[in-house]
Amino acid sequence: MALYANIIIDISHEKLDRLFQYRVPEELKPVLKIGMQVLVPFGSGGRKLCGYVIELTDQAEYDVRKIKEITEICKDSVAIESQLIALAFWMKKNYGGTMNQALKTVIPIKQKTAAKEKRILVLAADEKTAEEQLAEFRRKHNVARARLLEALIRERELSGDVVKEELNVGLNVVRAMEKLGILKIRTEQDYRNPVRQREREERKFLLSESQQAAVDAVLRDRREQRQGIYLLHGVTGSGKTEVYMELIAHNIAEGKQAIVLIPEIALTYQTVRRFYDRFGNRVSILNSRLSAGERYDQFLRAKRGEIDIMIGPRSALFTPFSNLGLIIIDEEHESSYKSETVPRYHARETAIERAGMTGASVILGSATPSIESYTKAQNGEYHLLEMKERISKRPLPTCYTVDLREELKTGNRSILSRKLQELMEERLAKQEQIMLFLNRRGMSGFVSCRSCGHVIKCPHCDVSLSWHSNGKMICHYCGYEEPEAHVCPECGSRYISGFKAGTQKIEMLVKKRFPKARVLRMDFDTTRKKESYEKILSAFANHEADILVGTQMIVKGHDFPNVTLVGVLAADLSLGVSDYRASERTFQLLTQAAGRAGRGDRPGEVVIQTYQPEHYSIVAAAAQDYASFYAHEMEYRRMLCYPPVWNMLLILSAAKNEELAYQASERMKRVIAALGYQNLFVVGPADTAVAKVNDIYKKVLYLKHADYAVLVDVKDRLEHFINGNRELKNIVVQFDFNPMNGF
Ligand SMILES: Nc1ncnc2c1ncn2[C@@H]1O[C@H](COP(=O)(O)OP(=O)(O)OP(=O)(O)O)[C@@H](O)[C@H]1O
Ligand SMILES: [Zn+2]
Ligand SMILES: [Zn+2]
Repeated sequence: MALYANIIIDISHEKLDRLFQYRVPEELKPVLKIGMQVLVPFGSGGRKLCGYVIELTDQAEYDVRKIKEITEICKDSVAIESQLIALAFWMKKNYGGTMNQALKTVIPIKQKTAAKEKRILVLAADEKTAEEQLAEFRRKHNVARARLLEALIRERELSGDVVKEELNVGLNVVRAMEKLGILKIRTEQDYRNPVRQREREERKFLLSESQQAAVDAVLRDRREQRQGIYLLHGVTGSGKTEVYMELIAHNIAEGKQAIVLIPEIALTYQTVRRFYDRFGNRVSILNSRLSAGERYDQFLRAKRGEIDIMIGPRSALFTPFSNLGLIIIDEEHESSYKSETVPRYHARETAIERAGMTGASVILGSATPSIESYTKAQNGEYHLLEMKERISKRPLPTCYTVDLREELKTGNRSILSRKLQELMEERLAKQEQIMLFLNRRGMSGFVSCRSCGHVIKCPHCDVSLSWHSNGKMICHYCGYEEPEAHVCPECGSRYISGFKAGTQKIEMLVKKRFPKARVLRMDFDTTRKKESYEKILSAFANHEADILVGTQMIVKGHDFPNVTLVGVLAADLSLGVSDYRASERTFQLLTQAAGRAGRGDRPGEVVIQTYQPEHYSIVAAAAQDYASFYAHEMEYRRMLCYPPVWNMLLILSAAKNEELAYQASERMKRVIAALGYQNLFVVGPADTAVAKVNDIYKKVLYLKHADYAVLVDVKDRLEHFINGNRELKNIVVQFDFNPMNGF
């Protein structure tokens, strides 16, 4: 049978869609693979160009007599692009979507914008002359010139941006001073290094015993050419970052590069600084605030070998390092490692795939590993490395659980329990700092009782029902619904509703209760402006405030040694969301929040306020006992066939017309049934959490099967079915394997 290769000649954003088809000659059939670089005839005139194989198919796209043949596989077919294209193909295969979507995710796409030219002003006069000039400018009231010269004397060099934006000095003034010979202008290609330049503070700790043991285990394997996958399970404050840095240093010594993934929210100045202090300018970062051009520049620097370490959120995984030796995923349990757009890849699985292509090691680090990863560590798929103690044998914090139902009974309706108020007062007197944490996730509209703590759940799925504004409570897993409750079905109380207090209200209440305390708030509202996130964190770190009130974003990996008290205001908030991972997330959040207390010389205390003090995720978090949480959670996953015991696939169909979306789901369901798989559970079509957005209706099918490969096959068949059915063209179909956030 004839085999054809679809080939891309130019990897740039606009041309990614332009594929050219060539015939694969007989002798290349057994060896040609996706991603390989090949030489092909192009145009008339006998010109030959290099291209990359994107797809292999037996379908000729046009007249077979006109299809030319691939000339040869390029000798040096190991270009980094080849590897990334192969990775894109793997992603398309495993997560669904088109090859084009996968390529756009993976390839550092060229943009038309060239690297910026940066103008740097350098002081050209000697100090004495400069001072005299300055005096003269002042005498003549040349304020702009004086301002510029004063800054130049102080800094010696100034970037054009600073002069324009911060000093507010125009180009004519700069030119005039250049003429006077006071300054020189130098231009540089600006690769827009996003790491703020500053003095390096070289710091290197003597590793603790358990840190050293973790490092040694990885290095031993590498010496024996075994590139493993490691789960570094280290309690909060055990010093995981130091382990990463030590491994990176060895990796660089071997001439290899490293990628460090960090959840965006934890990618702060503080974290970047620790890496910068150790590795200087060989580090770069990616974050969502960089423009497309700036991101491209960072990839270019990596490709040219100007840096050895890239730190960033999940997209940093595609940094085109040609000799990648190490991928680190910090806080590996974080849901932000799962992409929310097609292809809906998981950075952990994709990192392991990429590492496999180059023989790199993968380190997954967390104080609260995901149930998936811990299971793999138990099965021996990952090597488990444990650090059970904090640095310098500092104790883990002492946790108190407060039953909010009891507080209500004693007449305390405040959001602050008596225990928490008492401890806060004590800390304020001692000038130690406090963090108050409200674990509220997006739109979690679940319904619970304030008197007895009861949460209304789906009778079929054991996840909580979501409250919809149409007065119904709906299960997002199976579509079950019932009318909104007005009295608690457990105790008859009328205190049944969603939890309403937000961080702003809490800030107000805290200020009222502790009028002398300085309070900072960090949440979505206060961090919208660029840099405000950093500002709040550094103000708190400098003890410009006594209390920090905030959401999830205050708990992620921060290291504030003066914090000795953490209050979790309503632990149940993250428990009530309609998601089988709710307990896992709650345990992780509480453990991480508790882990912020007592990181310095003084021990910490934690108050967990809850309506469900007996819930296993809360009991285990209060005891900081991962093992018991894991055992309990796995029992639940096994019983209900949830991942990682089984695998799940969500299939979304979205359309402007509700009936169309529904019908598409129904048709897919019939196609799935016809495949005849045993023990494949299909539920739906059901509404998604927000069933209608911008007049687009969304329906979803929930599939469960023990074998991931079966679900991939279902996806393949459905993609084929959709491509062959014109009338489905107006429907958007998306796949989500083992969802983290759902649709
Ligand atoms: N070997 C060491 N000797 C002394 N101090 C250390 C050592 N290693 C790390 N530290 C310090 O201990 C503190 C905790 O380390 P780090 O932030 O890496 O912990 P972690 O394991 O990442 O914790 P978390 O999971 O809570 O973020 C930091 O202030 C760090 O500088
Ligand atoms: Zn009740
Ligand atoms: Zn249900």
